[in-house]
Amino acid sequence: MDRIRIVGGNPLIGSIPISGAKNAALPLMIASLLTSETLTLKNVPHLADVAQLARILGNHGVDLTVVGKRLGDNGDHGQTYRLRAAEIVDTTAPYELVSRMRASFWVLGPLIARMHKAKVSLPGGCAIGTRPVDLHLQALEALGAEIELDGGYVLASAPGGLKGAHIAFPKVSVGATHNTLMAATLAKGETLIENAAREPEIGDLADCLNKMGAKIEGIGSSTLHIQGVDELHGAEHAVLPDRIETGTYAMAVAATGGDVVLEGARPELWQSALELLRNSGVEIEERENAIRVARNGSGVGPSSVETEPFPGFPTDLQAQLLALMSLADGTSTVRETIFENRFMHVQELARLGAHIDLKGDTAVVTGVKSLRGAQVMATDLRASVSLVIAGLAAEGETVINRVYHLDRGFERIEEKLGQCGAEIERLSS
Ligand SMILES: CC(=O)N[C@H]1[C@@H](OP(=O)(O)OP(=O)(O)OC[C@H]2O[C@@H](n3ccc(=O)[nH]c3=O)[C@H](O)[C@@H]2O)O[C@H](CO)[C@@H](O)[C@@H]1O
Ligand SMILES: C=C(OP(=O)(O)O)C(=O)O
Repeated sequence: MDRIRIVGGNPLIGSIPISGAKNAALPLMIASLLTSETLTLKNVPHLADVAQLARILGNHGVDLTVVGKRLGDNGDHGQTYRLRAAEIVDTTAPYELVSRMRASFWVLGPLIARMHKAKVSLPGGCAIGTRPVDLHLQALEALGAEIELDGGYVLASAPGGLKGAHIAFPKVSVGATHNTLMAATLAKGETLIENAAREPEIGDLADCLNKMGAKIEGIGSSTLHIQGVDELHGAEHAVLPDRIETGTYAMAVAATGGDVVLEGARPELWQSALELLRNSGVEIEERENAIRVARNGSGVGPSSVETEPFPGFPTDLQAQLLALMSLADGTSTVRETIFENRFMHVQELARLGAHIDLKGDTAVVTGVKSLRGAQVMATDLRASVSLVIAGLAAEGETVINRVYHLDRGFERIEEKLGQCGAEIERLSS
């Protein structure tokens, strides 16, 4: 199993290209199930989750060609994927494939919409809470699907096709919004989704669906109107830049000190985290198609924040913030409101000398003058990268075990940080 070795203490200086967003690329790839024509996606990141989803889609009959190069090769920006589901050959998404990642469950909506039936295993994903799928199922039932649970599978059918409905989510869910939105594009009549998630990745999917012939209004708001159409067609779309990768590297620079330009980053996608860093004394300059992040000499101020659905502070940056606040001048409080078990990184950060007390859903972080390198264990995707940030800022050597979590969501992380002066390498075993 690969490990990452870091010798901390170097400031980060240089530039880092921001990849296409994992959490946008995945639903966009799934949207290919909705049409028999070719969907071309540009700026697709090279990630383990993308490769796994390609396997899942291949099992349903999607023909996938990769025509672009990896980010950075000859200045190319990301990979270009051509996906064509001329025919759906299998409407089952098996446990072996789906259990490894959360987004794979989102094939359910498109499969019922196009094929009027589907059998999809309950999903996996980061172990950060119970992560039920009740909202997905209730919304698909409202659209007319009959749903049964059997042997860990969701069996869904809608012999006469889906019908538009009024769906008011009792809780904001990114995945349930993606699933319902895709299903509703091919339902008969009008669908109204209230309390929809407003994450930019939802907007990216909706924009792409509209290019494919869908009729979606209200993009970017919490109320989506969808007028169903008989069929969708091919389109071309570029995956939006990864706001979580952007925030992660910004926090790494804030932790180590230095000066880095995040190429391709867009400020409006992570405004809440950007403001938090600014208020903590980190210099942030918004440029056209880039964001410069710098911290020279001064310390980092503490902060108090709660994770929230977009546009609030994202849960996917909470672990990284804890790593940074471990070195702040004072005490920070960080409340996790989205996932009930997303603090696994706390005990690992403690190995490096962080002082974090967990009080229910709130982490109280007392800043220390310095961290010291240690052996640590990655427990989930964002937890892993919080250990990378802490390791970069710590004195001495940190070795992170189980880095396969990191490969699910961070493209070429050693290379991107290494070119900014970090001493970081992958130890293959
Ligand atoms: C691949 C992807 O894009 N994953 C993201 C997505 O996950 P995911 O789509 O799984 O997260 P949701 O937005 O659905 O979850 C939000 C909350 O709603 C709850 N819930 C969700 C569905 C449901 O049917 N019932 C229910 O109770 C969840 O347990 C959680 O407490 O959004 C999360 C919240 O921004 C991010 O952390 C993940 O990175
Ligand atoms: C939690 C995440 O992913 P997933 O929903 O696939 O587990 C994440 O991207 O931080």
